[in-house]
Order: sequence, then structure tokens, then C-alpha cells
Amino acid sequence: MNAPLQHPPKTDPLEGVTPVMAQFLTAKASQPDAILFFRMGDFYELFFQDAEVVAAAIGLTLTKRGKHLGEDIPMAGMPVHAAEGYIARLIRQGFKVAICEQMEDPSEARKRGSKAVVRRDIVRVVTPGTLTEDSLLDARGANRLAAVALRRGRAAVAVVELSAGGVDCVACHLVDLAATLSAFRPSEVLVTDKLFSDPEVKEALDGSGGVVQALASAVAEPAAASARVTRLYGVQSLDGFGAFEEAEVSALGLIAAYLETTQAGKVPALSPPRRSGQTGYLAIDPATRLSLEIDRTQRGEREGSLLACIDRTVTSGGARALAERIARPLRDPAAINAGLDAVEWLMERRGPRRDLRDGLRASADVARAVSRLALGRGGPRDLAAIRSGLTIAESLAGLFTVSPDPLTGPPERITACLDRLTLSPDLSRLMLDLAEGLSPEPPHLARDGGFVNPGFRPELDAARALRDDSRRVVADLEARAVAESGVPFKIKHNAVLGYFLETTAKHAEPLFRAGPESPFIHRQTLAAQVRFTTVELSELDAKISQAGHRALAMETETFETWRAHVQALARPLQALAEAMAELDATAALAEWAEEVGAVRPVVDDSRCFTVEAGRHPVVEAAVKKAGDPFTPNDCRLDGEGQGCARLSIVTGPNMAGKSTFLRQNALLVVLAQAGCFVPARAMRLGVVDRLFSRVGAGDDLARGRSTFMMEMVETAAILTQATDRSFVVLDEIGRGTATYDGLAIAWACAEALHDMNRSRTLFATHYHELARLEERLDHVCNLSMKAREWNGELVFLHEAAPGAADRSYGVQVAKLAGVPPAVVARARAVLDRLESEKAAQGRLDDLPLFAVMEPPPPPMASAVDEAIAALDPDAMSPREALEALYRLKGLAK
Ligand SMILES: Nc1ncnc2c1ncn2[C@@H]1O[C@H](COP(=O)(O)OP(=O)(O)OP(=O)(O)O)[C@@H](O)[C@H]1O
Repeated sequence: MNAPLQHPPKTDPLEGVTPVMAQFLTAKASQPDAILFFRMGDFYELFFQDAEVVAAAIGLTLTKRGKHLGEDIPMAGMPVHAAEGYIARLIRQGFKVAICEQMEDPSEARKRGSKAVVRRDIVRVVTPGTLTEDSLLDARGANRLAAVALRRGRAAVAVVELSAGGVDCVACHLVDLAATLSAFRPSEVLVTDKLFSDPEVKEALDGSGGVVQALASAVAEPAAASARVTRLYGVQSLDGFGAFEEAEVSALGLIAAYLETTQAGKVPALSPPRRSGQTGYLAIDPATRLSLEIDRTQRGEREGSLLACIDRTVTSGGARALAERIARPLRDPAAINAGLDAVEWLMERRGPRRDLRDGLRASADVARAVSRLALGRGGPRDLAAIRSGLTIAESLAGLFTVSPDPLTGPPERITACLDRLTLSPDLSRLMLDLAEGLSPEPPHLARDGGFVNPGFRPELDAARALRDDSRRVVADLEARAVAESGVPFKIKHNAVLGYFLETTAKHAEPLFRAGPESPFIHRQTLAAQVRFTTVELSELDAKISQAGHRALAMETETFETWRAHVQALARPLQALAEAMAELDATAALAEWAEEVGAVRPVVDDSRCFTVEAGRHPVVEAAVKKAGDPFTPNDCRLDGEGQGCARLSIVTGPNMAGKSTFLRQNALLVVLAQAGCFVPARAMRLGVVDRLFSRVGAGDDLARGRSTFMMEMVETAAILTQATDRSFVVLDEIGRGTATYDGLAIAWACAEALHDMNRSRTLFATHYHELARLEERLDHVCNLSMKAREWNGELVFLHEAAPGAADRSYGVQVAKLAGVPPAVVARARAVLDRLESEKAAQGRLDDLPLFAVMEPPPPPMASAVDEAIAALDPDAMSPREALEALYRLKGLAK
């Protein structure tokens, strides 16, 4: 977030200032770190440092207005209708924007006296995580506000998607915080100021990619937090939503507090917090997410990611649901298989799937429309979105008439969605009301009027008829005025004069000479035109504007009734939107699976990883686009080490496809656990708890993480966190330093992963010496990517086969890349020389690499440990227990 903006507060900032400036300074003082957009008529004005900062940031013109304490007040401004674009640019640059609106019509203020100032109030603070406008949001991506809290040694992440009403809550161990937080890809993260400086939390915050906001620690105290959350949901207690851990309540409390201030007390329509099940999600930390390019490429673009490659959704809600599914794969085989059942069922039914997708295609973004209407920011077009959603839901609800045969009827996931699409009597009434009353293509804003159908409200029709009839009378009046005066008048209208008769200065001359008897009353003289009115025209003008105002007031009233109706039904509407989004995502996965020939993986509780003829979905698409075939590859690992290895050392020439092979297998884990089919002939997967992917220094330059230090920090994280359920891919770890250091580190890491972490691991390396591990360790096998030299040229087969590569072919790749022939020849000569020297130096077995790894010394039991072990709580009186506690406290000093 950009630095808070300070004003120059002198002694009493309000002393001697104009009433409007006093109003501005008071509003600004309530939101000191936001840019204040101060409404003045049709403009938003920015003053003081806000004006200067914004002028510099987005190029608004800086001017001056009046004086404050003897100095010029810097000012910048923009018309209200153009504000959204400026706000979007400011938010993208990390600013917060507070909107201070006029809360009454200036005529109301005038009634209080000529010096009275229009009432103004902050109606909203726009921040990156609380956007709701379509123009500020990516339709196919969620925009989330997250909060992080720690309590009693547990961490929690609460997340709200204000634009669609979804709320999630995940409690986790501190080590999984970064993975949990980054899975939500928040735009903004709230944290207490105490945690803000905690190094472990900071790492998670940095990895999240969101703008971090620190709030006062008191906000996260469980009692205060719980009170806020219950207020937000309008419930007595949170128990109805489940048994929350304290950390979760604190995190939700931070969100509730932030929504209270940024939404200026307006209550958003939120679904009850969704808690992750006991079994939770596949943990994917930020570095792995980036390395596998799951939902963004390393350059931060959606295009080129796994998500973009498989996305066949037809609605923006569906696209968001799919993104969520891919970002947070599951860990529970039963839940994963339920998702796979749904994809399989739709995959096998092409016709119904097409009908479902055709039906969904026409639906608008119901979730976002509901959210905007609930926050008082919606317009008639949002009502139209809800109408379209309801109509489509109704037509889809009966699409797959449930067969009495449970083997052919839709699986539970699909029937649950269809149930939510069945309209309750309240929703049906809303749909009929909107179908009858709301015009087919209503305007964006209610104040534009014209969106209530004729015949819906007779009194509105009467007011409109009066307004429109009077307009006809105005047209007649023009003809009469011309005929009676002989002057070529035109009747025109503007906001200041209302209706008037206009003619040229030359034609107006006789009218001036006519004297007081003339029916034409002079109103205004411009350079070339003169404007008149008549008594009849003035009366008509008043009648028309009254009728117009009345019609608009009635339309606004109708809008408000509909809006309140939507707000009252917000939860079922959101449930309906979620069901449509899930159906879209599921059908899209079935569509993609059929298109690319993907199969259903077998997901269970074993430690297997067996892939037959697996493919990398993104590289395959790219290679095929270029007209080349993609070579499928098998991969077999077993965490138990039965039948096949737990760890594979992958060698092969540069460019042979090692990285592709590694990432492909990690992506298959992501897809399978996200309940998607996988591009392979067959796959069996024992669920993975944590997925790690690391690329050695050098490949990660884009993120400025190219240093060897960074590589080692990340490697350390894997060695401390990976379990015997984890899946690890390491690509050229250790290459960022001198050869022997790198080899030694790679060697030790491979051994540790094999012996201690016992994770299923693919380890790609250019250190061919590592191939020796196959002989030394029980559960290691070598794989190499095949290449052949043919007529002096290197041909890559992209085939993973058992055995180690004999050489790197680096010089041949340099030649392929166009390095000048003289340099290639010299490199070849140097290589020959180095290889003969190495052979002369002796065998690698002489290196200490082949010494058995020292087992870590058993931890020394501390005095405290021993004292605790000696206690027998069952045999102690309360007094003895207390004394023991004091003794232990003494030992801990
Ligand atoms: N299985 C495959 N089938 C077809 N083409 C492939 C396959 N695997 C990789 N390729 C092609 O080869 C290119 C290089 O692959 P990759 O980056 O995986 O090689 P590498 O062995 O990791 O290289 P380096 O050691 O230089 O990092 C890919 O961009 C892709 O175009």
C-alpha cells in the first residue's frame, strides 16, 4: 500500500476555515491513509496532498482553489461520470480511495439557510480487496480479501470474495500458512500490526501477492472479533456455522472490521463461512505454484498457465469456480472421487452436456449482481442479470430428469447442484416480477429511468403519458408560434432554462420592438441566438418536468422494492449462482477431457504414483500448435518402495525434456486431486498432502530469485516440510554454485529425501554422478531422457527410459542454438581435455560422497523433558500439581 497521506495539521485544523473545507478536513481525518474523493456537484475534487499525489500518479491537472491558513490549496478534480476509470488506475497502483458523497440535494441544504452546506459523508472506501464494479474486476478471476491470524499455536486464513459473497475459512499449522494463503491469490491481506513484523508470517504475506494492511491487534481479540462477525451476519452466535477455532474467529473478525469501515456500515450479502474439511487441501506453497504455472505463468499472466489451457467454461462464474478448484486441490480421496464422478458422468453424455452448456452460456453474472445490489451499488442491469439467471436456472433444473436407475442417474454432486437450481416460491415470484416489470434491456443506472415496463404500474404509465403528451403539445406550440409571429422559432431544452423558443438575433429584432404586448418574453441573448418563452410554454415546461420527476421517482421506488427483494433473497440467489458455476466448471472439465483424450485417475489412500503415457497439458498444446507430436511418458514411483522406486534421478541432455517430464507429473497430481481427468492413458495416485516443485537458480530470474541463497532457502523448506505423503520435483538443485559444492548439495538432498522425508521424488540433474545413488540406496531408480546423434546432429526423442544418461550434449545444444562454429569447436576441444583430465584423476567412488550419511545425533533430553517425564498427573493432588508447575517454570529459566 502506498504511504499514508498526511495533511499539514496546524494547531486547530478547523479554525478559520470555510465550512466546506471544514467538512473536507473532518472527512479526511476519518480516512487519513486514503485518497479522498470529495463530491462537489457533478465533480469529485481532491485537495492538498491528495491532489498532488494523484496528479503525479495518474496525470490529473493540478490547480489551486482558495487559501487554507494563508496558503494556496492544491486541487485536482474529475467529472463524476469519469471517476471509475481514475479509481481503477489508483487502486492498481496500490492506493485506497475514500468516496465522500453529497447526502442531500442542494435545495434541501438551502432550506436551512443561505449559508448552510450540503451534508456529505464517506459512503465507501475502495480498496484492492473490496472491489465490486465490473469495470474494476476481472470477470473470470475472483477478487479476494484475506485475513491472517494466529492463536494458540494455530494459524487461520479467512477470505471473502465481496463481489460474489463467498467466505472461506481455513485453520492450519503455521508451516502451511504460506501455501494456504497463496491458494486464494488474495488482492489484499489483513493482519494485525503485531503479526505484521513476525518473520514467519511475513514470508507468507510476501508470497501471497496481495497488498498488506495492518490493523490494530485489538481487532483480532476473540471476543471483539466474534461480536463483529455475528453483527456482520446478523446472528446471535457463530455456532450455527460450525465450531470455529479461535484463530479462525480472529481472522473473520479482521475481515468484519475492515468491511465495516470500507463499506461505511452497509451490510454485504455474504454466504456463511465455508470451512475446509478435516482432511483439507493439497498444500502448494507459493514457490511451487509459480514454478508449476498453475493459474499464472511466471510472468504473472493467465495465458500460458495450466488453468488457461484447460478452461472451457462458458460463464464467468464457472471460470472462477474452475480457477478455485485448480488453485486448491483436495486431499480426501472420497471428496476427490465425488468430483470425478460428476466429470465422468457429464463426459459420457455429450448431448445433455451440450444442452447444459448452451443453457448456461446465456446467463449473466448473478453472484456479482446480487453483491452489488446488496451493497446499494447495483442498477437495473444487475436486476436483469438476476432475471436471466433465474430463468436459466428454472430451465436447467429439470434438464437431467433423474432416472430411477441409480447407475445411470446423475451422481450426487450434480443432483445437489440441480436441487439448488429449483426455484423456491420466493425466487419464482421475484423472477415473474422482473419478467413482467423490468424492461428487456434496462440502463446501467436507476437514475436514467425508462426501465419499468409499460403496464406494470398504472400510476407510472399515467405520469409518463402526461410527460409524453405534453411533449407533443410542445411540438404543436412551436408550429403555432412560428405561424403567429412569422419568426422561424425552434423549441429547445436545456437544464437551466427548461423549454424555450430560439431564433437568430436578426429574426428576434422585431420581437424586441413589439413592446409589452408581445407574448414572447425574452430569456437570454447569446452571440448569434436569442431565446424567448411564453406563458403557455413556461406552464407546459413546469408540467412536463413535474411529470418527469414523478415518473422517475416512481421508477426509483420500484427499483428499490426489487432491490430489497433481492437483498432479502441474497443467500438462495448466491447458492443458485454457485450451483450454476459448479455445473459449468464440471461440464467444462468433461469437455476438455473429451477434447484432449484425458482419463479418470484412480485416487486412493495408497502411496502409489503410476502414470502410463502421461502428457504435459500446456507443453503438449504448444508443441501441437507448432505441428509437432508430443511424446507421452510413463512414470512410476511408490512411497512404500514396493515394486518400484520412491525417488527417480532424471538425467539427459539439455533440451531433452527433463523439466517438462518433472512438471508434467506434478501437474497430474494437481489435476487428479482437483477432481479433473488427466492427460494420460492411465493414472493411479495415492493422495498427496504437500506438493513441492523447485527449479535450480537461474530459471527463476523473472522473480529476482536467481540467487543461490534463495534456492537453498527453498530447498531447506522442502527438507523440513515434505512428508512420506508428499510429492517433490527438484529440477537441477545445486547448479547455482561451484561444481563440487553443487554436486555435494544435490547428493545430500537426494539422500535426505530418500531416507528421511521418504517422499515420492523426481530429481532432475546434470550431475550424472548422482546416478550412482541407484546402487547405493534401496528405493532409487535412474531415468534418462533419450537423445540420439544422427549424422552429427543431435535428435531429441523426449522419451523417459530406465538408466542414466552418459553425457550432457551441452556443446551440441550450443551448436543447435547458433553459437558460432569456431566457439563450438573450441568448446569441444576444451571438453575433451577436461574429460581426459577427470578420467586421469581417479574414480568418483573415492570421494566422500559414498561414505554413509551420518545419522543425526539423538536429541539430548533437557532437564525440563526429564522432569515432565517423571510426573504422574493421575497420582497428584491439585496442590502437588501446582508445585510441580512452579518447579518446571524454575527449570525453564
Ligand atoms: N515429451 C515431449 N514431447 C515433445 N516435445 C517435448 C517433450 N518434452 C519436451 N519437449 C520440447 O522440448 C523443449 C525442452 O524441454 P525441457 O525444457 O523440458 O528440457 P530440459 O531437459 O529441461 O532442458 P534443460 O536441461 O536445458 O533445462 C520443450 O520446450 C518442448 O518444446
